[in-house]
Amino acid sequence: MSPLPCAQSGATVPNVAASIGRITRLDGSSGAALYSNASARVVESLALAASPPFALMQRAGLAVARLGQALAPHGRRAWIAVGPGNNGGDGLVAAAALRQAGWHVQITTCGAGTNRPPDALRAWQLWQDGGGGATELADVEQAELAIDALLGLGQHRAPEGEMAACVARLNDFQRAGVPVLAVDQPTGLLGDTGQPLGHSVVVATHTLALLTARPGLFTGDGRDLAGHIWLADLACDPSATPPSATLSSADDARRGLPMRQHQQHKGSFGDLWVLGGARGMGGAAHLASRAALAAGAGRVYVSELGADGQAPADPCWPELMQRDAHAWCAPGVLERITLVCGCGGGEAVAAELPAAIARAARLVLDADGLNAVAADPTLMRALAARRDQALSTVLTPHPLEAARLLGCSTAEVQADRLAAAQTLAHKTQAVVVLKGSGTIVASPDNVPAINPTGNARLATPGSGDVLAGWLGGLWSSQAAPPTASAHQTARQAALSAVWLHGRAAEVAPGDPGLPLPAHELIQALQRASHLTRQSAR
Ligand SMILES: NC(=O)C1=CN([C@@H]2O[C@H](COP(=O)(O)OP(=O)(O)OC[C@H]3O[C@@H](n4cnc5c(N)ncnc54)[C@H](OP(=O)(O)O)[C@@H]3O)[C@@H](O)[C@H]2O)[C@@H](O)CC1
Ligand SMILES: Nc1ncnc2c1ncn2[C@@H]1O[C@H](COP(=O)(O)OP(=O)(O)O)[C@@H](O)[C@H]1O
Ligand SMILES: [K+]
Repeated sequence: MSPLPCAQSGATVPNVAASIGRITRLDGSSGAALYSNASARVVESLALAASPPFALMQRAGLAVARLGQALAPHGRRAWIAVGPGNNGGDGLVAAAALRQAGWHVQITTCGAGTNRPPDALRAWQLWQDGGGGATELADVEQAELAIDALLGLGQHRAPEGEMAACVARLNDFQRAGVPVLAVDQPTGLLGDTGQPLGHSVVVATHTLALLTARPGLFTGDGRDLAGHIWLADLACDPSATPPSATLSSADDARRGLPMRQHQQHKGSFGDLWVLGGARGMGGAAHLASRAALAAGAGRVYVSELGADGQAPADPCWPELMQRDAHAWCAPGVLERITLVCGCGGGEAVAAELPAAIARAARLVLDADGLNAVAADPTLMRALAARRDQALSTVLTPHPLEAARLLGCSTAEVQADRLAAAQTLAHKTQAVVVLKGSGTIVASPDNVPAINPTGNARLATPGSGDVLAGWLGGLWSSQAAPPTASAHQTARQAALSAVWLHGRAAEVAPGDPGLPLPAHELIQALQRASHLTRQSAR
């Protein structure tokens, strides 16, 4: 592509960008490599060294302008908040390009003084050379597009003073329904963790990540603050630098969905046992076992800890088989089944855990099962030892359960979800599914994955039980792999289950503003699974 003229006078950005590269929406289907601030800096320095001077900033600014125009196709007025560093430089190049495209562009600068870095200074000079000036915040007019080019990779303290005032103005635009496009990342959001730096943080409707995307856009508060996330690769390939995390994809979901061959029978898909359902919490075991059957487990048995003797049959799901509370640990059973343990297990589950942990070939440990392990160092040691005995484990904690297992507070887990999940995976030698917005799937041998699907319709009782059961069902129906890859099969089932669980909430009928009742989630999971298989064709 030829370089765009950068201002009304006709001054042009030097001819350094043969192409601005690709802009893609990271919408949950495609997956992506994610880079922490530190590794993004490595990518940036390699890209800078391989590019002509100013080329990257030119591409970045043009990409911002291009996406901005697409977001406000009938717009003619833009306001850009420009910070002191290279993020501001990107905003200045975008400002120039929009002006050239016929837009009325106002910019407000803050924090610059005379110390702009060289590329940003060059962008500022080009903007000025084209007749551009700066507008005081009080004089900012209505606009159809607002751009946050205040801070990007270089932010390490919360915005204050005039910067905070610009953040507040951007958020006024957002509340008024104007698209707010954050350059690289929303100002005030920590890219590594998805946590706000302080009280002043941009709520963007769209974020255009540049060169690489940060994990914090997808987990914690990231999804609420970053809006729809796009990536401009600036015609660079970051793959020489190892990513810090990956974004899981529809392909990950499909890999965990086995095909059914004509000659297979129910015995081909493994037996699965759900152990949970203490008195008053039988529903959790029912939801998990229904989900396991729906996901494809061959035969599903349920032992309810709260049932005196044998649990009553599930009238809506007569396919499920009830067994008394100890049948699951009969000799030879645990060694071949997938055990989903803990859903509504209450305190009673603790007594069952030594056998479950010592012998279950495939163990999904959820809810009260996790709490019991957290309370007993002996169980914790036994859990961590499973891997050396070729027994595979998936843990599915929500943040409070993870905090108990790590011996810290929920706030500490949420402050760095990626780190918490990885620490727990190493401590337990298990695949860890740290639930919540941007669920993390961590394991000792792999770069952690962040799940991009799902929404707050899942914030309702029982949706975690459905996830545990569905995960177990997928895992059960996978053929037993050679020992060396057993752990990877567990991870694959976890990635797939988590992705589909989120997608189910997106495709389920009903009011998106209302919770999705957990029993309806099972049907939505089947639909999500079907759509995901179909989308590969
Ligand atoms: N180089 C290139 O060609 C390319 C660069 N790219 C772009 O560069 C961005 C990274 O640029 P950057 O390193 O300059 O960091 P950035 O976030 O703009 O600002 C740092 C400045 O802000 C200041 N500051 C920090 N916090 C503050 C606060 N709360 N309130 C006030 N000031 C605060 C801080 O000052 P300090 O605290 O250090 O004194 C420093 O002066 C990246 O995100 C991407 O957009 C890409 O397009 C690729 C091409
Ligand atoms: N706001 C949200 N966005 C995305 N997923 C969510 C959200 N809230 C909850 N979830 C998902 O819903 C499930 C809730 O699990 P959990 O807290 O264990 O519930 P329960 O124990 O009631 O079944 C998890 O998979 C979690 O990731
Ligand atoms: K920004």
